[in-house]
Amino acid sequence: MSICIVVPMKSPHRAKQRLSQDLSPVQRQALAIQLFRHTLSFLRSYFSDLDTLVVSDSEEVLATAREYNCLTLQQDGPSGLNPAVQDAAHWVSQRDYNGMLVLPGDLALLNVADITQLLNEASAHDAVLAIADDGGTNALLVQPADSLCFSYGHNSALKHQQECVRRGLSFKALNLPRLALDIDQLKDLQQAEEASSEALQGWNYA
Ligand SMILES: Nc1nc2c(ncn2[C@@H]2O[C@H](COP(=O)(O)OP(=O)(O)OP(=O)(O)O)[C@@H](O)[C@H]2O)c(=O)[nH]1
Ligand SMILES: O=C(O)[C@H](O)COP(=O)(O)O
Repeated sequence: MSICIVVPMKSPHRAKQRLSQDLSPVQRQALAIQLFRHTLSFLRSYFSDLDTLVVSDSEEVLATAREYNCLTLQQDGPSGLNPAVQDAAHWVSQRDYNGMLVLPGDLALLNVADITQLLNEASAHDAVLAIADDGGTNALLVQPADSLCFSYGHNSALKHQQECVRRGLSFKALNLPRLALDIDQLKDLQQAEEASSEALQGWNYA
């Protein structure tokens, strides 16, 4: 019994809409794919003892996931991050896992220490989350996987904590500066570059 890492990833054609003013469609797609590949490479390099499940509506994304020996789940129902994570929660809860750790595919400063801390906190809490700079949820560990109703979107970190309270789940919310940075806007790209993000190595959007 262990934790299954879940990476939701939408079709790259629809990704990074908030960068539409700053990047061309080709650049946005390339950025989304680069961040996604970096995420899988990181997880398979440092956390290969844990299964990683990629959930997506895109066959191209699922094929990429298989290159990294990840498990895959086709998102057949409604599109959106919440339905995708809900599908994954259902899948995980039907198998031999204690719970799941949801990581979006667009974190710029993934690092072993932060993920290890999240996993360690799970021994004392039903849920553990890492708060994003914009109030979102950049990591969410929940045990069992289907014990929360997911509320990704505006201020989701607060909503996920309120949901834990409502359901009587113990939780810990972490402010981890590196995990707080996901790439949504141009300022995030610039901040990631300043921090020498490995995820952006070779990326040139100028
Ligand atoms: N499977 C799946 N993953 C999604 C969906 N929507 C978002 N995600 C993933 O969830 C993570 C955070 O997504 P967002 O920030 O909402 O989307 P984004 O494409 O990164 O950026 P925006 O288009 O600007 O919102 C990324 O890894 C996305 O690929 C969806 O409908 N299905
Ligand atoms: O709730 C969230 O964290 C967001 O909906 C998903 O992450 P984002 O900050 O990349 O949009």
